[in-house]
Amino acid sequence: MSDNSKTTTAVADTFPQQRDGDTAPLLKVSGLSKYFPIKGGFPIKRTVGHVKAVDGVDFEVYPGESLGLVGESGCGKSTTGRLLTRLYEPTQGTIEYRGQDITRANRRQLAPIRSEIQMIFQDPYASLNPRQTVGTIISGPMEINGINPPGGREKRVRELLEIVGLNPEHYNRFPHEFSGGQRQRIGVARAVALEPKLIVADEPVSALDVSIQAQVVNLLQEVQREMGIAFVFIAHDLAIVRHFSQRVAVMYLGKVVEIADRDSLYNRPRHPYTHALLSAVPEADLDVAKRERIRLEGDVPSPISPPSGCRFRTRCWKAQDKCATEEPPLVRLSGNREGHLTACHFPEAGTTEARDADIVMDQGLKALEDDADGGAAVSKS
Ligand SMILES: Nc1ncnc2c1ncn2[C@@H]1O[C@H](COP(=O)(O)OP(=O)(O)OP(=O)(O)O)[C@@H](O)[C@H]1O
Repeated sequence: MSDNSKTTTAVADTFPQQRDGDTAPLLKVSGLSKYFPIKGGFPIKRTVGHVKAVDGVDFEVYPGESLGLVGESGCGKSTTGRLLTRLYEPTQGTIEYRGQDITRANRRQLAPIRSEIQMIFQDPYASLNPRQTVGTIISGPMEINGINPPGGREKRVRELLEIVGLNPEHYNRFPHEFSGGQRQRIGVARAVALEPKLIVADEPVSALDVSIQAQVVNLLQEVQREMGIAFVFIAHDLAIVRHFSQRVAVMYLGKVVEIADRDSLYNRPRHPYTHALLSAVPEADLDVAKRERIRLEGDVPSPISPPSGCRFRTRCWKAQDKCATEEPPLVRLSGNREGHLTACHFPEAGTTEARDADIVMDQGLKALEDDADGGAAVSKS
């Protein structure tokens, strides 16, 4: 397990098709929403609005699989992750874990499940207590849950250190004595200490050096395969989850706009936003020779008052009147595989090959590129 020199190998692409039709989801969320109140007024503060961070998402996570959750900053990915682990209380919707509704479960009711759902955070510096030794940090979940493994907690911690590629002799060291990548390994050891069924990993490698990222992704992949742990892997771009997730959900402004098995999502995406995100993935990470080029204009609109109808319409090159008035449902479009769902009134063709002309939504960026390569890009917007 500790050999990090291996290159990232793709997990079987066939995973979703191989899944037995009778397999029950480990986790099922329906209509999940989280609205953060905005307080205003003086002297008495009142709720004057809401940040609709997550606004009605539905998806399932199956045992042992990895579901990637992707979207730009502010789309609601972290909030979704925190809802799944019940760090946040949902405003609406339901979360079912192994068929049991845990949406409103209290501390006592959650106790048996707590150890089965773990989280790995983005920032390995902030998520480890600097005053605790590695031994104390990793054995923390065992202590909280009153678990005494055979041979004792210390023995188990040393085994875990070895599993994540760290020296078991470093049991008594403090987090500051480790590098960023090593600290994230400590976070992984803590998350797997209780052999969970599901890990929500919130941008687990984005704070790390690029050279270290692949090593940590490899480690997570080994953990997923060898321990059979399901993952919800949150990332802001499609490059990292490509190597890790058998299914990918694309989020935009609090909604899932497309969800599919990896092959469909990367090779036959239908939602314009997925096309735009894929266009930003470095060529080397994709198999196609000549790909379309799309540059998105501006930032994600405010989740306080999202656009009516389709939320992506204000940045979409295909938007028409209908997009402003009718919210597109997340459905299977004709020609798409089972489980490939898209929320779009005017979906793109299911290909990522280059178009006759690039779509360049950002004029500033276009001008820079024109300067750089003698005006090769053609604006369509
Ligand atoms: N505790 C909070 N109170 C108020 N608003 C919040 C809170 N947490 C998140 N938000 C807002 O909810 C929206 C979604 O945030 P979230 O962190 O879930 O997005 P994200 O896709 O994970 O982005 P990032 O990659 O930047 O973390 C953002 O507009 C954010 O400002």
